[in-house]
Amino acid sequence: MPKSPVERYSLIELPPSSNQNHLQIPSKDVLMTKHYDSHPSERDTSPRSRFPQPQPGNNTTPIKSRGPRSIPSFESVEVSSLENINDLQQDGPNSVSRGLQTDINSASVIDWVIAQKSSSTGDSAYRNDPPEDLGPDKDRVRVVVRVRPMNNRELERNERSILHGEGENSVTVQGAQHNRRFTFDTIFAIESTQEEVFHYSGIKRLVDMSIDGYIATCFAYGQTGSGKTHTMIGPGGANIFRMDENVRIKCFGLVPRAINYLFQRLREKSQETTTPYYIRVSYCEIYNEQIHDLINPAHSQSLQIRGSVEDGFYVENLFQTYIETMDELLTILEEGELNRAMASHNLNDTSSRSHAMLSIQIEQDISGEGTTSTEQMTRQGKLIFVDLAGSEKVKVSLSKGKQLTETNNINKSLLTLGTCISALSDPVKRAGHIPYRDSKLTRLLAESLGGHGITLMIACVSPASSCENESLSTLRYANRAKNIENAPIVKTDSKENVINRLKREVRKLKDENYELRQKLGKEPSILPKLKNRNSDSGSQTSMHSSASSDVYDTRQDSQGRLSGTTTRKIRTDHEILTRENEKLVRKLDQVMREQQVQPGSKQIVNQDKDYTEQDINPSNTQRLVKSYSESDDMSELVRRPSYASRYRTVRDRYQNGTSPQRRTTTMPRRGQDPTVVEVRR
Ligand SMILES: Nc1ncnc2c1ncn2[C@@H]1O[C@H](COP(=O)(O)OP(=O)(O)OP(=O)(O)O)[C@@H](O)[C@H]1O
Repeated sequence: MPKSPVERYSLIELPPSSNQNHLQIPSKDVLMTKHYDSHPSERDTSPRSRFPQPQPGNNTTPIKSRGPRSIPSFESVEVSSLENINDLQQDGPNSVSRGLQTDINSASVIDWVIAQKSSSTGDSAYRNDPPEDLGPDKDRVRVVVRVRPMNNRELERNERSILHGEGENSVTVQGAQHNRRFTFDTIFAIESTQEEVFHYSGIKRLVDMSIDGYIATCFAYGQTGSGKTHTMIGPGGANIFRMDENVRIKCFGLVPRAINYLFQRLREKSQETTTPYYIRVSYCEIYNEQIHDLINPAHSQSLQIRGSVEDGFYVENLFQTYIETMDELLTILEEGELNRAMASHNLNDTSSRSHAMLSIQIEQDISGEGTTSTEQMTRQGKLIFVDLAGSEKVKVSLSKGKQLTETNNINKSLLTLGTCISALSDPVKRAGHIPYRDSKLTRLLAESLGGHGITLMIACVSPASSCENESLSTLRYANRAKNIENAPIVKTDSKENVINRLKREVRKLKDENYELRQKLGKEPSILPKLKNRNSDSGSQTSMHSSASSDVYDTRQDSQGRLSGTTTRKIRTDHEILTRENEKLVRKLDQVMREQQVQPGSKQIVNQDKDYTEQDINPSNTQRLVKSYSESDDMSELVRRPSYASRYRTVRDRYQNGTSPQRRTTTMPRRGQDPTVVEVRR
């Protein structure tokens, strides 16, 4: 019996909340978030431990924390302006202002019941339960809201908080111009910790369903500086990966926590089944309406979106790699975050200027498992995380020049997203044309928003009075998204199709490898032996497809089943080739830079050691992972040489802030090999 790859995953166990009191709070310069650093929310991690404090003379409470769950009552809804009336007309049947009768059918009440049930078992409130009000084949977009604490600028201006919470599902905007109440699946108040957001947002259900073959999407939406990246990745985005281990565990956002949970679940599942799971990852960003690969930024040209009946919209030629360990995935996340276009402006020192999309595909061959059909199938669940760029008012952010172009593109694509959400949430318009094609973002989110996936939206808002209009607008968007219904289906494909597709990809990779090697003056390569990997036997394959016949054994057994070894072998070849090609592209990029440098003006320093066949030999990684899990030391993340350790080396050299890579202005990193540092003489 072949070994399942998931048995080799090395997991970082997040310690239980009771053990976290000793964790250190990061120092100011580490965190890059000035007054947030010692926020009590990051010290107290016990979920549902605090209660909203009643305010004298006010029937609502300022947004502070998650209290015990209660059925929301809506008697106190105020409609004080024409604006509110417009909102009522726009927001669809689940608008809170339509009253308890419609809302009692919504998932917020169901969630309360689930929470009560699960609190006795200590389980997460939203683990696997589908929204009961929609029937087994429907799923509503789940919407949670996170309110960030006031930032330094807002505090210095003595701004007041205009967001007030009531129970755990309602939030009221009490601003100078608006008085409006909303209800959502969950509201995370300013003191909510990263851990609470992970446990109560519903992300675990998405992870579980993606393992079961559904397409699950989690996206963060909100004004610039409202806390999207903080919530999704952690404080400072990529910086979280450079923090002390204890800080990391404490401050990691939803994505790394979900990745940890995914691997925990896969490990559990691998005890129940002998059929291995395969994990395939891609990471891209949409920057100025152009798609760029975040794992492989050396491929600097914009990628194209294509559409197919089978796959819907997809990014053509996007780098996809099979991974085996959680660390590999975290490393890809870190590298991708480092490669994202960032800028500093009036509203956020570390503003993301692009929409980033991390896609984790979970494949499993399911033939024989409960199927009567002799056709062999592969289940292809997907977990997608989208950190959207923030909407921004130019007169407040003071963006100019290049940043202004970025802002316009961001606002335009978010407007299209809003139009699609509006149309999808309206039962009449939904049947008509949905303008997905109007932006790249909506094309890529089409399946998640109006298709067969399940979706979680995290709306991030600032409580400050200066953000009244933006916060209200975000809450309106979120309120509409709540009404979108999807019809989730498990995504499967015949094993034969999957094999054929993989074979095509491997052939392309071999051609690419052949060309790259030729350009670098290297001999055509052969694939390293595949021992100790997913394959039982080794293979020696010429890299150039035209020079090789089909080496994969597609013979079938007496029942017409394809050999499991074949699919493992193709996937392994795919993984090895993608890694080698990535190295070669970087190498080629470096050589071309060296050729362009004028003597005497600059010197190229290569931080990366030269590529060797050993680097891609999977047994090396295997050794590292093994020693890591044996030592049981959570402080040392295992890093593949091709990924983030190189960035760390470069960045550590410039701790004094003189790094030419410092992000003080817009600095898209694509096309620039971050391992190559320019040193002026
Ligand atoms: N809940 C929170 N608790 C503490 N600090 C927070 C919280 N949310 C956001 N912050 C801090 O606020 C600042 C801005 O947050 P972040 O960069 O995540 O915003 P954003 O919505 O991603 O902005 P942009 O759209 O411009 O990229 C960061 O320094 C971040 O650490």
